[in-house]
Amino acid sequence: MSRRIPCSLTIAGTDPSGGAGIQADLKTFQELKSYGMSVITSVVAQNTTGVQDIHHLPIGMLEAQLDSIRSDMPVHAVKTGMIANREMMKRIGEWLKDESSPYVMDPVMVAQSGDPLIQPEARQFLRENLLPLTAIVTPNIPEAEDIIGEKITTLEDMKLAAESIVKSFGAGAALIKGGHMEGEAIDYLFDGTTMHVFSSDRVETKNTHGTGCTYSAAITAYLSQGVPLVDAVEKAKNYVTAAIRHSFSLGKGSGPTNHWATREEVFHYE
Ligand SMILES: Nc1ncnc2c1ncn2[C@@H]1O[C@H](COP(=O)(O)OP(=O)(O)O)[C@@H](O)[C@H]1O
Ligand SMILES: Cc1ncc(COP(=O)(O)OP(=O)(O)O)c(N)n1
Repeated sequence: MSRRIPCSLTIAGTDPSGGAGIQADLKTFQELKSYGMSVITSVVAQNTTGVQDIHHLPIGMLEAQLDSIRSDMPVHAVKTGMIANREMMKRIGEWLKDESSPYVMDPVMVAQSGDPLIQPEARQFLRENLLPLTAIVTPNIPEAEDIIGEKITTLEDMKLAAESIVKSFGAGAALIKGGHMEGEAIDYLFDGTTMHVFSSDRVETKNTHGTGCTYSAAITAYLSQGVPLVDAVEKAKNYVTAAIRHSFSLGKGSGPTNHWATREEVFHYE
């Protein structure tokens, strides 16, 4: 009996060093057996040490890529990462309104190095126009603080933020990631009715470049296969935790996650 080929689309910026952005998303889709497709918003010259330069693609080129997908390819789940400005957000929002597959938003704002990846004035547009289209949004602590306009310092604050992003900002579900807290790596998911918690031991490593991209891409891949949302997050948490535990010491800065880590034969390198 033939099965549907699960297809995932990422709309995001690039990382030539392969740790974050489109490259991390496609590696995750491939590893989790979802057919990967990509629409590029910005070409980012970056590596494990930070961002060196950014070139935003012209709006016409963004639209052409979106049309290329819509006119020809099936999409069973879609994620967005870096969307640098309001104009791009507007076009992507219009495209998403006609999309029936679940939408996963990683509300990327700054790289781990501290380099900004979206224009400050675009943040409000993202909150007001894209958040209500999501099946799930996956902010880290600074991103969640930016969305709700309040500081998050405790686990209780994380839960309140998750609820607020769903109830007051209209997201389908909100996953607040605890990578920027101390102690266990605890994430809270509010799905509109129930608060779920996902936790793992904290891995002592500086090699966490691209963890947020990897996590949201894994959720997207599982959703493309029809896995229910809460199960998709649980499986994605296991994937990103293994990818951090076996992350690569590559480059001079924060090395990338390891997408082979959940294979039965785990790859260990110096
Ligand atoms: N050192 C770590 N050990 C284990 N899990 C981590 C570590 N750092 C981050 N995580 C987990 O990785 C995922 C990404 O979280 P986070 O780092 O907060 O996002 P982002 O990369 O967007 O800043 C979350 O599940 C978080 O709990
Ligand atoms: C093009 C691009 N998109 C997103 C990010 C941020 O990725 P993230 O997974 O949050 O990882 P860190 O940058 O925090 O390590 C990026 N750097 N580039």
